[in-house]
Formats: sequence, C-alpha cells, structure tokens
Amino acid sequence: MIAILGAGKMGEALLSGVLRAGRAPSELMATVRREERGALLRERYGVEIVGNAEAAATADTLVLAVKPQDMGVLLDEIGAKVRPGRLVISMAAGITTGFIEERLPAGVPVVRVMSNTPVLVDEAMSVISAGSHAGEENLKLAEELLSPVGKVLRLPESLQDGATALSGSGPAYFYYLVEAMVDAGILLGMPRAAALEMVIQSAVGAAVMLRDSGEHPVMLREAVTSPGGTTISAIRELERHGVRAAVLEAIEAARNRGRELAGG
Ligand SMILES: NC(=O)C1=CN([C@@H]2O[C@H](COP(=O)(O)OP(=O)(O)OC[C@H]3O[C@@H](n4cnc5c(N)ncnc54)[C@H](O)[C@@H]3O)[C@@H](O)[C@H]2O)C=CC1
Ligand SMILES: O=C(O)[C@@H]1CCC=N1
Repeated sequence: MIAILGAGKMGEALLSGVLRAGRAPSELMATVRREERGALLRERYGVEIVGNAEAAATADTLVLAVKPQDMGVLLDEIGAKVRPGRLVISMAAGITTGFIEERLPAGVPVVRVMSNTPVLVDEAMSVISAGSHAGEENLKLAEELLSPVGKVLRLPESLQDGATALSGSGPAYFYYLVEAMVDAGILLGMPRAAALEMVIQSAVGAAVMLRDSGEHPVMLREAVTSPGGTTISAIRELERHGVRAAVLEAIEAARNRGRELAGG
C-alpha cells in the first residue's frame, strides 16, 4: 500500500501517474487537508482518502507531498506511528532526510526526491537521494514508483537543493521564456493565438531535438545561427542584456532559497 500524504498538485500528479502505470486504486491512499479536495480525488481516481495517522500506520510506502513549511507539523502528527521497515519518500524542496529522520523512529529509511510537474505527462525529471538508513532496496523502490512517470537520476543529497533549482523549478523557466517570446510576437504584430502556437511548436521541436538528436545544445544552436543572419542579431541582444549571467544567478538564488527552506 502506498499513501500520499498531502495530495496537492505534486501528490495528485504522482497519484495519477502511478495509476496510469497500472497500479490498482486499492493499492493507494491519500490524505488531504480539505474535505472537498478529498471528495474530488476519491471521485477522480477511486482511491481511499484517510487521515494522516491511518495512512502512517497502514501504508508500506509513505510519500510526503506537503509544502516544506508544513512538513514539521505533519511529521509531529505521524512520526511515532511509522513502523520500522516502512519507506518514507519526501518530495519537499529543501527538507533534508536528516530533518525527517529526527522525527521518525530510529532506523526508518527515508528517500528524498525532487521531481517536477511534467509528472503529469509522464515526462518528469526525478532526482533521488538516500537518507542515512536507506539502502539499495529502498532506492530501487523509489525508482520503481517514479520511473513510469519520467526519468529518475540518483545524486548525493548534497546536490538536492541544486536539483530543485535546476529541474524541480526548471519547467517554470521554460514557461517564462515562452511567455516572453509570445509577448515579442505581439510586439511584432502577430495575433496572440498565432504567436502562442508558433512559440509552443518551436519549443516542442527544440525539446525533441535536444532529447533525440544526440547533438550538444551548442551544435543545435549553431545550426540555426546563419553567418550574417537573423538569429545572431537576436543572440547579440541576449548577450548584451546579460541573459546567460541572469540564468546563472537565478538558478543559484533558487538553490539558496532551497537551503533556507531547510531551516524552516
Ligand atoms: N509544484 C512543483 O513544481 C514542485 C513541488 N515540489 C514539492 O512538492 C511539495 C508539494 O508541492 P505542491 O504540490 O506544489 O503544493 P500543494 O500546496 O499543491 O500541495 C500540498 C498539499 O498538502 C496539503 N496539506 C498540507 N498539510 C497537510 C497535512 N498536515 N495533512 C494533509 N494534507 C496536508 C495541502 O492542503 C495541499 O493540498 C512541496 O514540498 C514542494 O516543495 C517539488 C517539485 C516540484
Ligand atoms: O517553487 C518551489 O518551491 C517548488 C520546488 C520546485 C518547484 N516548485
């Protein structure tokens, strides 16, 4: 039995992915804060909605999907009820396995995961790290849960705040760029719907080439950038405005914010 505690956006995305991967609704339970949310999940997925205490006492795998700020309260509620031999998987940004382990009975294995919203379309990037009591078997279980909804990579926990900044938040940066490009289309007099279609298809085409061509992104960009042509005029402006430096600093800021969240 798998329990998803705090089935909000990420929890629901994982829940739906696990069901798409072929698990029966009877193998899953979820917990929520609001009754209407529970009713919606029950109706949408046919899973049982229970209290946190019941989930903690019943499930073999507990997926903690609450916001980092809510993790302390949740662990205070369930900590004592989690039995050794169970696996605890945390999806929260910033929260260390140490923070969780301190609030659970000694020896309970904890795996920390940073996934992202493309879980919804089975294209997630999930980075996993073992806590101090988690071994190969626990990491395998986490991989089994997450690989149907995308790629899974193992990294040391010291890189988790970086992974949060890079791939956890990553989709937001691409959406932001799409928004800005659509605005540029508006500036050039394109109808909004046409601009959106052009930018989205360019993004999808670029993403598929990045994934499938085996070419380095630099080579792919060079192939678009004709000598004396149009693309280099745009690139010059991006460089002049320090977009590359802004990206480096933005992602570093996200990493630093993740570190702050760990402190509560
Ligand atoms: N949104 C994103 O792109 C990503 C989010 N994350 C992480 O996933 C976690 C969840 O994020 P979201 O799904 O975006 O947040 P969310 O706010 O949509 O979901 C959290 C849910 O937990 C519920 N909740 C809070 N305390 C509870 C409690 N004591 N018992 C039961 N339910 C409780 C809330 O009512 C809410 O529905 C966060 O820790 C975040 O850092 C990780 C990767 C990406
Ligand atoms: O913004 C956040 O805190 C979460 C973690 C990674 C993506 N969204």
